Amino acid sequence: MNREQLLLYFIMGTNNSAGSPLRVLTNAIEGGVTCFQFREKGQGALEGAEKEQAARDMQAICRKHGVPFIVNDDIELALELQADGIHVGQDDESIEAVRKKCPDYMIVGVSAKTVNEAAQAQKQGADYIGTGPMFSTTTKADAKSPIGPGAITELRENGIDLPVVGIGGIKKENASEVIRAGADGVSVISSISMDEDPKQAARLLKNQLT
Ligand SMILES: Cc1ncsc1CCOP(=O)(O)O
Ligand SMILES: C=C1C=NC(C(F)(F)F)=NC1=N
Ligand SMILES: [Mg+2]
Repeated sequence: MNREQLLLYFIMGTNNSAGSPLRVLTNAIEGGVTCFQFREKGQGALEGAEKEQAARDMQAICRKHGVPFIVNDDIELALELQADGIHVGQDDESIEAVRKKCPDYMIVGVSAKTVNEAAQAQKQGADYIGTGPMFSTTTKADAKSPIGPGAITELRENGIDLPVVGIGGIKKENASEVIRAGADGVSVISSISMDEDPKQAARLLKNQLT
């Protein structure tokens, strides 16, 4: 995983999009998304065969455009699809457990919000960490209160040099603040997935990042 791939990291599940998820993903990638995570979670999330099919359809779109396809939480699904990576939270399986189950080529991303969690992730060989919520969000039902971009600056000041993306409530008006704070990229769900023009939303966001 190189840092540039994390610049505009789009995350979506079938329940996060106003329109057709596949059309939203295609448009978002055409707008400049550099990495994608399939995160099928929360109210109305698909399960079983339907979830797997949705993941396969989105993986095909990512493959066609050369965008890494990461699966959230579901290691079995990531292995079944030979996804490019897996993203796990602090309360999911440990990085060691994930690494044991996954082929070496797979990207392993971890959610980490404190210096301690980030240092642990770094030591255990995570490829990147996601830190947030940066700003208030309604997309993740159990999101804790915002920690702000300053949390990323604190990680950098404490020797965390892993690739880091900020996540949570990020939109074109606040994205540059996250990069200035020391993030390698921003991770976004609703400001792209719920926009009536996901391609333009992605493009306008990306213009704020470089
Ligand atoms: C998955 C996740 N983790 C922390 S906040 C969040 C939700 C981000 O969604 P949005 O970009 O719509 O605020
Ligand atoms: C809860 C999450 C936190 N961060 C990330 C990412 F942006 F990929 F790092 N993904 C998640 N699902
Ligand atoms: Mg999780």
